[in-house]
Amino acid sequence: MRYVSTRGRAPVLDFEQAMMTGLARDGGLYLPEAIPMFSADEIARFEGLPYEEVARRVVSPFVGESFSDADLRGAIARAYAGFDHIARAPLVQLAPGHHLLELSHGPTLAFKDFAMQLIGQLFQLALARSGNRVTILGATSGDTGSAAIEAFCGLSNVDVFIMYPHGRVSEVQRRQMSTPADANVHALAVDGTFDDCQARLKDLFNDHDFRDEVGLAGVNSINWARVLAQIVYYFTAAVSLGAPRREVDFTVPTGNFGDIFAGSIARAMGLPIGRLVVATNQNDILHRALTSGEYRVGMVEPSISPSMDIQVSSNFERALWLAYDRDGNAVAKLMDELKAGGFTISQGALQQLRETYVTGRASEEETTAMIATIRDETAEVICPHTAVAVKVAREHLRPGVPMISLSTAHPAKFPDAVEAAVGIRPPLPQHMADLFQRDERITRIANDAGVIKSLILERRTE
Ligand SMILES: Cc1ncc(COP(=O)(O)O)c(C=O)c1O
Ligand SMILES: N[C@@H](CCOP(=O)(O)O)C(=O)O
Repeated sequence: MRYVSTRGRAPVLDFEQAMMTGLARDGGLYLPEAIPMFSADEIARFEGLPYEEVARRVVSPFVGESFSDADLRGAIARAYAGFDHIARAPLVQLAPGHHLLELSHGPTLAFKDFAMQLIGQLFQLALARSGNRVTILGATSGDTGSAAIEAFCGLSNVDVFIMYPHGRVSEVQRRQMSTPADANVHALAVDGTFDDCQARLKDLFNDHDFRDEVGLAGVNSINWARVLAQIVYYFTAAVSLGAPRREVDFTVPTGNFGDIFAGSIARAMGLPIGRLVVATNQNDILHRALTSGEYRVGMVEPSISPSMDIQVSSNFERALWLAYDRDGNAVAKLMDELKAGGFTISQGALQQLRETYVTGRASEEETTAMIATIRDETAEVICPHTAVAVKVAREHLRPGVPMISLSTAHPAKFPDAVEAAVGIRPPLPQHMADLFQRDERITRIANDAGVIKSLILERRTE
């Protein structure tokens, strides 16, 4: 399998190279040159299989020759062994025809663990083969960072630097990043927003001398392997509700567009997904862009679903590449215009995007109200990101077509928002019960690529 950049000017790579490279050298994002397809019979045979086996079947065609089948099986088995639910991604019924896909059974209680645990294993295999060491740089609005630290802490050939927006993640998220004692992990509180953190990350990847000097690697959904691992649960969920014999719809709480983009790839692979609903919080640039055709960046407004407080949605670039018929020059031009504040999506591309995605938004009040409604109706306590999805999903239910809303995090990660809605603070699971007693280690840092670069050079292991 060959991987090409959305901007068309970077080397074509195989899976392992694309995974270890992260951001393409032309500033674009890697995507497979062709999307492998499953027949309806092949998808039907997923029914009843363990999550790990579905993962192997879905991931294998994208991996090609990069890892042997035995290595891939082993990596997948180790990745999901620590999840606290045998189904890994269980479905819970909210109402007739509406289901929650629980993605918070991994070690850091958010959907990021599905991909991060697997790429942690694949990185270790690749680094053991090459003898290289890498410097992982991540940008997080809260969940990617903790998942990355969990997956890579303590490894002798990896240094991990995670940038998060100072004061804009929940206390649980911050403590998950700041309390691991391992010397190879560094939590950096940046004076800025998540968009600033992601922009600095891209600045440093685009500094090729620095990138090569420190062996920079990325674990955000910039990295195709992240998106790939997230495709799997669309298959397991849809099949357990009757696919491929029947269509299913999904609603995905969306910020950086990685998770919903994984859903679009599952559909391109042959999974009969009817609607893919993009659900945004008050930072609704994606909802506005797909409604009006104008992608215009505004101020990030802090919300009670902080992991989705994003205006520059990185993976939208991948969706644009597909919608512009894989025209790297057109995408590069749009990304240049984005630096000046935004761009207009062509009519043809907009039509294509609207054939793939529908959208909706939830205000702060609607999100809080939905946490309370679901508690009243079902006794389930959901996190605010999940509430955004459920609110928007309820506006898109179709008779006879199951709707699956992605439940992307455990409510205990956002106790203030949950308490404001339903008057209880969900307890942390046992393995994190003493999180608030652990010592924190945080470096406050300016929103400045030069300053961040100097810190990495100073702290990384030679
Ligand atoms: C809990 C939670 N829900 C939803 C999202 C949005 O996912 P994506 O950025 O892939 O759109 C995030 C952040 O990625 C998140 O942490
Ligand atoms: N919501 C994310 C933002 C980064 O997204 P990613 O999927 O590109 O890693 C977070 O929690 O950090």
